[in-house]
Amino acid sequence: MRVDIISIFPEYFAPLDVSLVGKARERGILEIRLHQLRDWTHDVHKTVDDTPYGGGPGMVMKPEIWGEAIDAVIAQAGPAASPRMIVPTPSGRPFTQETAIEYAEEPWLLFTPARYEGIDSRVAAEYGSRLRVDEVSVGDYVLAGGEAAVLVIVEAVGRLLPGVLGNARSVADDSFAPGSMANLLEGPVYTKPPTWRGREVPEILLSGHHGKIARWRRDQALRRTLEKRPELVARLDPAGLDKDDRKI
Ligand SMILES: Nc1cc(-c2ccc3ccn(Cc4ccc(CN5CCCC5)cc4)c3c2)n[nH]1
Repeated sequence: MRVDIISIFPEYFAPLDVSLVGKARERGILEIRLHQLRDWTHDVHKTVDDTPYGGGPGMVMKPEIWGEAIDAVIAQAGPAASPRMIVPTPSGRPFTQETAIEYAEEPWLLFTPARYEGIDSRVAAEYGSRLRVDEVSVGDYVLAGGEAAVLVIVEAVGRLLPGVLGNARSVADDSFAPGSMANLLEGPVYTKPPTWRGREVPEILLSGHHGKIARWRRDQALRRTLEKRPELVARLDPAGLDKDDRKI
């Protein structure tokens, strides 16, 4: 997978050299190219923003600069003819595990994280006629810019790419993964020592009885989901809950 990121803060993406995503890049599973948006400005001050038409607080990012930057990146087309363009914004479609799974199938993603109050809306319109353009939100809160959202999306997508997670870890067991764990939060996890500060590990987990352990984990996940995200329980498929446990 090829990922291009255009930003006025390319240094924001140093964390993508680390850990999981960093290793995937070293192994050629993921190729990330960073671009400094100001490289496409033409004035001495490298201006990328201007006052909003119609008034209002803050500044808006100019369409011309973004247009030249995006055109330049798209022109570097490799095996994939054109990228899927992802625009982080508070007013976007919610980014979920389902979105991450969808993006993990794409050969080429182009991220356009903005700053200020966002990008002139004509940019998404201009490219929406040529590319798949997704405006996505990573949560119902307002960040100062799109860079942190891109870090979140690249990590959520990168870990799904074949070969990135060790075989020991299946993404099928993730919270929100399709199938019987869909819409369930993770249950509690434990490791050695068996007693820590007088606290024991639940006996069932030491029993070696895999059927009972799976049932216990499902019950714990249900309990936690009811407690923390009751609205998700409404979406559960009761049949799915028994899929890998025997019938009740
Ligand atoms: N999930 C999520 C994503 C973001 C996000 C993503 C990109 C940018 C670029 C700039 N900002 C700051 C920012 C501040 C205020 C407004 C709201 N204004 C009201 C009137 C015009 C706009 C919008 C945007 C971002 C925020 N935040 N949260």
